[in-house]
Amino acid sequence: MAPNPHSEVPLRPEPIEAKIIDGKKISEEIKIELREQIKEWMQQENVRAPQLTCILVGEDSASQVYVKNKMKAANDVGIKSETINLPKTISEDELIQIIERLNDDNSVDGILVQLPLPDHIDDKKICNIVSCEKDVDGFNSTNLGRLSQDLNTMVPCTPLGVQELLKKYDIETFGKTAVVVGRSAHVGKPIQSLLQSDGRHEISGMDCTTIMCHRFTPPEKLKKFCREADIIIVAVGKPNLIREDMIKPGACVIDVGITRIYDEETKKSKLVGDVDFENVKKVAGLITPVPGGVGPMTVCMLMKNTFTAAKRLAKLRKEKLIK
Ligand SMILES: Nc1nc(=O)c2c([nH]1)NC[C@@H]1CN(c3ccc(C(=O)N[C@@H](CCC(=O)O)C(=O)O)cc3)C=[N+]21
Repeated sequence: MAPNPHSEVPLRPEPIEAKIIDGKKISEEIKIELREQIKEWMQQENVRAPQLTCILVGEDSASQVYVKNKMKAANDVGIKSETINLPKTISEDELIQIIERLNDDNSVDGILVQLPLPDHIDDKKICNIVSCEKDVDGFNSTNLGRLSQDLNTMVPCTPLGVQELLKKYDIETFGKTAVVVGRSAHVGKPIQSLLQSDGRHEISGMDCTTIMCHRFTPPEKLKKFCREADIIIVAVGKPNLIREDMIKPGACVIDVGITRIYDEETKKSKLVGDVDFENVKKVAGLITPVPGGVGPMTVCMLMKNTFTAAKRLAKLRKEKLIK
């Protein structure tokens, strides 16, 4: 009897689902490595633990949670940390004086001013008061400018976390097309700089071709660009902005968005990203969840930057280049 030509055909095509990028797990692994490296460095160099100081202005509840998470992560890896809580009525000048004192304080290695700041304070000005060496956020104009020139610098934590995830999951970037949605100074722009960085320069090059989209990119253009992307990075803060019909099959989708919404089903608030996760994961090759994707990496890269700052400052002190 002739073989049934259809016998090999499954009733339904095999469902293909994206691999989930586990930022939580990767960040835990990196923190364990960091803890060992910090311990070893302290013994070898006979120096004190790295010290991170966070400045929190006002009582925004989300900011309080973020700062608390940072303190906890610091404790996990053996970094000493403290938070300076300031009233939201503090003047810009007073805040500047506090930062200048921390710049001169040789028991402090990293300074982080939690954003957003109250409206009467100019956050760009404040970020530029933090000395380049202690700028563990990488938000000061010199550090951001150096990044845009592919020079060695303190890279902002979220972009660094995204880069680390791409590396850990062996995602090829050389010559690939990457679309960044969102052009913020602290996330979108530095992520684009990293993606298009030249491997022949000082920092580790990713050598992507990049396309930057933002609020004035017409929706049909956004869809067209996204459909061409091997890597899509979204950092906007608009739930469900990126849908399955915008994805090239097999693409890598990195969701940096965080929005707190009320969930009708559970009657609780929950965090969502900018990507329609349930549907996009049916088309994408890899995808980050929210929570548990980029967020934990941001915190973990802050620890890495603080350790980097501490090592550099200790070296300068040893060579008596600074007090
Ligand atoms: N000077 C400054 N530096 C920052 O790096 C900075 C800032 N200001 N202002 C606010 C944003 C936001 N940000 C996040 C950090 C961790 C998570 C994070 O851990 N997210 C968890 C969930 C946390 C939760 O449950 O709320 C996750 O995605 O799994 C998210 C967001 C840092 N920021």
